[in-house]
Amino acid sequence: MSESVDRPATEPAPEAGEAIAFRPTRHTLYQETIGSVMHACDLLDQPQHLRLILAEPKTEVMVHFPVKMDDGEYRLFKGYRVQHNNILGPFKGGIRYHPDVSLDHVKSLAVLMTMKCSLARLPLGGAKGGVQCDPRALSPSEAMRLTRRFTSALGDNIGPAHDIPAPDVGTTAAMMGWMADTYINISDARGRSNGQAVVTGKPVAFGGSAGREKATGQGLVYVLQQTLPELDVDPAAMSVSVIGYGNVGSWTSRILAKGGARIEAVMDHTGAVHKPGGLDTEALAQHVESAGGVGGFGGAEPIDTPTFYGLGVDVLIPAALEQMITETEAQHVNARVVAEAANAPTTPAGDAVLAERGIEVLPAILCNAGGVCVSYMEWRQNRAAETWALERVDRELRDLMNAAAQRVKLARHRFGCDMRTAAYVAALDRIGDVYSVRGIFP
Ligand SMILES: NC(=O)C1=CN([C@@H]2O[C@H](COP(=O)(O)OP(=O)(O)OC[C@H]3O[C@@H](n4cnc5c(N)ncnc54)[C@H](O)[C@@H]3O)[C@@H](O)[C@H]2O)C=CC1
Ligand SMILES: O=C(O)CCC(=O)C(=O)O
Repeated sequence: MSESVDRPATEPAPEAGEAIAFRPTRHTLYQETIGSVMHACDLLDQPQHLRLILAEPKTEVMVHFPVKMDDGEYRLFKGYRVQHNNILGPFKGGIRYHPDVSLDHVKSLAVLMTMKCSLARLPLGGAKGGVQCDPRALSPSEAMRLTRRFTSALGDNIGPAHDIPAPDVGTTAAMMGWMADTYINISDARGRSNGQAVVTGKPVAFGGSAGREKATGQGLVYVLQQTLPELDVDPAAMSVSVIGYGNVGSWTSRILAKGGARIEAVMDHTGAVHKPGGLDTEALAQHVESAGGVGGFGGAEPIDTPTFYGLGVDVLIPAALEQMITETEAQHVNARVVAEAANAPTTPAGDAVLAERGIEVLPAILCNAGGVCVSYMEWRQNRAAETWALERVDRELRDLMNAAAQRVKLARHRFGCDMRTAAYVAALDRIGDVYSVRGIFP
């Protein structure tokens, strides 16, 4: 099942020891992501063999599997699991259900997981998976059958000590529960007590952790509390606009609003809404739950996309998909800080425009590490057959996020670079050290 695909015939894989050329004219997400990693390798003067090993994932799994739909017809789906690096521990990363899921994106997101886990000093590596499908068009029973068939197709490519999936865009706690249940029933985890540790982000009733659902938003709030005061922004009195009101966007908004921030505008795939003085974030979450998006929310005015980006706010939080802030959007952003809750929401060209305009970017591998930090806690609870109180989870999350933010600030100070580069440097430093002490490249 494992195979390496999608490399154009004109571009052969690098030979061992061969210098890797990254062409600035190519703008696939993978090229952009790996470009940031290689830039950090340059700053740290990392050896060529480390660059080579990080330049491509260890394993790329692609599966096709049939699912019986509610009308009795079968449809064939394509799914991926990309395992980028496991020098720090078992592969870890979410599963995405979205029509645009592609190998290029899953590979990029797997690299980000390697960097994120390392920055947070978790004993975990990086992976990501996904299925090309529209989860909004699936009935609950179709979603269950698809999730179970995908899990069966992945087989032993996942496992509690090998590769541990979690939720991402378009997937839910219920789906993670179905994944864990299917894995337990098809693998030799059957009958063992800790088989449920194969997946995190499960429902609490089936080994999920208190605090995992809100974890990514909560983690971002801790990062903002650590970083914004130094940028002269008060998290308890700031104005915010948010892209995406799913798990990450809505939890971030609700926690920030409780702390005194004003969520002035939210945009998602159904439109954008604006309320000067701050939206009712709980009412908006209820509206999204029933209507499927923020469009049509009665408690605010509809606005168009250029107006959304042009709103003057302290912080813009992209919490939707990749590559949304290109040089075009970046020209219109009217915020002092962009805090990347989504993975890779800003393109390198967008980044350059924001930097030119003096807008600070807090990078995704720091901002959204809260999700995997609480996943790590869930995994530990499952393996030890323990259940932790929310207070413990929140306390450990705050400590992990504060320490990660500190590492980024130190790296920034040391190299005089932007926050994104600093975050990659702080992450790579650890990976380089571990390769070195394990004696893998004497
Ligand atoms: N769920 C988690 O624990 C974690 C998620 N992330 C990242 O956070 C981001 C959001 O993930 P979730 O909230 O889990 O996904 P979700 O599926 O719960 O929500 C996705 C949101 O994106 C919006 N969206 C989709 N297309 C859009 C478009 N063209 N314009 C504006 N909005 C659009 C949707 O309307 C929805 O509000 C992703 O980048 C994901 O990789 C990162 C770390 C952990
Ligand atoms: O919780 C996890 O294991 C991974 C979350 C994730 O996919 C991400 O951080 O992008």
